[in-house]
Amino acid sequence: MQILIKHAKPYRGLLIASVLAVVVMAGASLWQPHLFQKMISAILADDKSKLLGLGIQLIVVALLGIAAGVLNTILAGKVSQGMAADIRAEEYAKIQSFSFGNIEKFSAGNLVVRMTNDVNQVQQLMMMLLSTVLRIPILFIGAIVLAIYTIPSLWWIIVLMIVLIVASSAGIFAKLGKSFAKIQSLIDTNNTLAKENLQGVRVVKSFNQEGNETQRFTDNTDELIRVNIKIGYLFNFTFPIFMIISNSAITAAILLVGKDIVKHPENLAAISPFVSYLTQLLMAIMIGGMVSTFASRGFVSLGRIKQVLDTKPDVTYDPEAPAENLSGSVAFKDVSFTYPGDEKPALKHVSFSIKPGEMVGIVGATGSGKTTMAQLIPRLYDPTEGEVDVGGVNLKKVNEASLRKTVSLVLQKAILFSGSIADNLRHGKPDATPADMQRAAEIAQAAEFVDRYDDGFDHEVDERSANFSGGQKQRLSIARGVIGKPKILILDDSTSALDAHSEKLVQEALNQDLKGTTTMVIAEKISSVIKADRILVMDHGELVAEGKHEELVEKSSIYREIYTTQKAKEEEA
Ligand SMILES: Nc1ncnc2c1ncn2[C@@H]1O[C@H](COP(=O)(O)OP(=O)(O)OP(=O)(O)O)[C@@H](O)[C@H]1O
Repeated sequence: MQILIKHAKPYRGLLIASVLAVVVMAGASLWQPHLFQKMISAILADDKSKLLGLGIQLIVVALLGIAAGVLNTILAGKVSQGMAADIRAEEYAKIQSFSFGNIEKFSAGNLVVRMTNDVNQVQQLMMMLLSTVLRIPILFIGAIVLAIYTIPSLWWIIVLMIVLIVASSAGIFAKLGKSFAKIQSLIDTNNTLAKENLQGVRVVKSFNQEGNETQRFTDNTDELIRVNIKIGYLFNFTFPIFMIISNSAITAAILLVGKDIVKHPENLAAISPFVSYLTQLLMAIMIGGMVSTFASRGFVSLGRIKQVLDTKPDVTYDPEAPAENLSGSVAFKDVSFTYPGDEKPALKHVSFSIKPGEMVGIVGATGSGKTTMAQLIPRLYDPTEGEVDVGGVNLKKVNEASLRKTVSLVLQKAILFSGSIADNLRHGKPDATPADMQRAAEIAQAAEFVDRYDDGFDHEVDERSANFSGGQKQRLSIARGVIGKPKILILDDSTSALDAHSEKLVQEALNQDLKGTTTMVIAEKISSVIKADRILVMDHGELVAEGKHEELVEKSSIYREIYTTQKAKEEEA
């Protein structure tokens, strides 16, 4: 609710106008039967002079009600859409401040649902609240008061009708609420299944899993249909029950008025408005029940949005930290790291230091902690224990912009964004010139295929960069990594999709063009880092050895084992 109140503030004027329109609308619908009663009395009294005035009043009140209804719809639409856009923007900004750890905890897909589907639900909730919430109590209380005022002796019929309707509907609406919650979760599952399947379409097709995937989707959809049908049944029960109760009340009222009409002739004009108030009362209860079931969906979504907005980013920067020209040194001081939610540490008491301009290789078995180590340098995560320094500054005290300018991490999985190649390269240097792009593409061995496009760097990257091969994507992401001339360049197995010749060319170009740059190369193959100034050997999260290749072959059994196994495999091939 706090979220709604906070985001409603900028729309205070529209909101008040919308609520006033609802009051006018409800007032008009309650006033019309009363005027109608007066008209019938005038007809019975043959008072033509009054009749015309009352007729005009009735038309004016009816038109006023319609105009207020239209105005309310327009204003409620404006307010709810504006608020939804603001909430979505706040959520988006919040997610931008999240660390890797924060995003992984929610999962990227789940965050997308919270920004789209959940915000839409909140928009519908606001629309509903603005158009009905005040209307229901006004209609409910107004109809009771006016019905009793119209024929006081029949007060008990009104009370009995309310008790019967509320008693019979409470159970049904509770069941409807549960079914709506189920529908929401089934729709979420459907979205997830469709997303996973389409994103992994190559895997699905290559493993011939279309049948299984379709079955999983169909099972979920069947359940969705079953719950929807159940909702339909519940509604089918609800309306006849309500109609039986209200029609019985109306019939009883007419019979009782008819019986006493000689004693109370004034009730002849009153019976029609009385019936009209009973109908309005029934409508108020029905709409109230519906709104409360639909609103519960909106409130669940609101809760999910609140979870995102209330999440504290794991990694925050001190806005007061001064911008500085950091050098290319890196130091790990007794660093341990455990992923959020994991029990086993991925890094254990790792210490080393790298001088500016050094070329360092990092090797180790899969899962030994190489990528984790690399991710701590651009501060994608903070260490659980110990300290990471870049350019001699503890990352917990570093200026964010200075760190971004200094460190560039090229990930194992090359990710490009839709847009042009140039747009992608500008992520590495916003003011990159065509000459910068050409230079970076040459280092990354991407120039050879970019030059072949008629539109060169303006060539479009399709969604999920489907129009590029794995190797081309890797080359472009290396180009993006080097274009800003970072002081520290980390290549996390970033040449795995390149053939040996291209990999060698990239390395040579890096050595030549980025001489002063500290380069950390994480590699599966020792051959990729054999010439490094130093190689760090990781094993089960620990740094078990460091030195030049020849030294390590001598002194590290783990390194020797990896090296001899890889060499034997290469010779076999
Ligand atoms: N996001 C994550 N959440 C939880 N655990 C993770 C996450 N990423 C990695 N791990 C775990 O941390 C450990 C180290 O993983 P890491 O990716 O750093 O290894 P690696 O040496 O880079 O492996 P590879 O050579 O296969 O890329 C592994 O046990 C892995 O399961």
